Amino acid sequence: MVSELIYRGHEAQQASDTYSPKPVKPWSSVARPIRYLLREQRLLFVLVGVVIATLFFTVLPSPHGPRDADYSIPLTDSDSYFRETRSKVSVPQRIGFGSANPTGKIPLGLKRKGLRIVVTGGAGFVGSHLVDRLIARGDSVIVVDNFFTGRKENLMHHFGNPNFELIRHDVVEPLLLEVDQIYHLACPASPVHYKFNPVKTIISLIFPTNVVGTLNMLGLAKRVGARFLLTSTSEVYGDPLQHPQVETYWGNVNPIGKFLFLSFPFFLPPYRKLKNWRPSSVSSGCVSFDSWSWLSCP
Ligand SMILES: O=C(O)[C@H]1O[C@H](OP(=O)(O)OP(=O)(O)OC[C@H]2O[C@@H](n3ccc(=O)[nH]c3=O)[C@H](O)[C@@H]2O)[C@H](O)[C@@H](O)[C@@H]1O
Repeated sequence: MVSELIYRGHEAQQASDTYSPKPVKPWSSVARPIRYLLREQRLLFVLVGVVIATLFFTVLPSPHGPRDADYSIPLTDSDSYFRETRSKVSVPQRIGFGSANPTGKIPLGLKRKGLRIVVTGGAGFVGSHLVDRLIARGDSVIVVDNFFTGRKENLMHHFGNPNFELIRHDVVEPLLLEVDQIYHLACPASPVHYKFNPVKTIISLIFPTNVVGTLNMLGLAKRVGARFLLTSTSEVYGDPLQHPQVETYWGNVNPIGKFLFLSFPFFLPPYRKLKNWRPSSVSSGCVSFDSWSWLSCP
């Protein structure tokens, strides 16, 4: 009895050692999910779902609307003062995800992607209000300012905000930053400074900051493919006939007296190259243009 048991045990051992491949079931792994999908019109329901989702995300307008509509953020007291003052800043009309989203439409349910923006002269009067507005819109702002006339107090309420950075830097020196848009406002602008030393002011106004600084910022825009906004001064309107000035106000300018100012841009070699120059928005004495206009120059 014992020997028989031992023998049986050996027999079982031998049987398990022999390799027996599993029987192949052709197409069973593919056919089963397909059968599942076709049963009870499940495929039809999936397709209908895909169509509804596509319509939902493409046809319906975004609740944020086009990016231009972002400027409908409720105005604060300081903003309304900003509006009343002749603003040097014009807002580019087409701000999307660069050229990838020219219509500016954002699918419903998706949060608007914040832009990375440099504001030169952002510690000044106009610049600091612009920074407030951009931060409120959800963008990340880097202020570049040498504090020639600007004040840290204008920006202190943003300190500690992860979307805000402040760099003490003179735009006369080149700077490399990865950004989507550049608002160039850095300029010695105060009449107090003009009167202190008019000759030095005109020289410093035209050459280091306005020429070298602007060229540096244009170079940055070209390098990183950013859009560029160049600001001018409300002085181009001449002595005001009304205050505050509305957008339809055309100014009070003697073109002969302004010859130097108006002809100044044409003395700049890079500007002469801008044959395809297309102002995308001209408002309040400001001109903005797309960096691709610059890039498309021969
Ligand atoms: O023309 C106008 O309508 C406005 O001009 C100026 O406003 P703004 O252009 O903002 O002038 P600042 O407040 O002096 O701002 C210029 C900024 O550029 C900076 N800056 C200046 C020169 C420079 O080389 N680099 C540089 O970063 C200054 O530090 C300052 O923060 C006047 O201050 C406003 O009262 C006036 O309404």
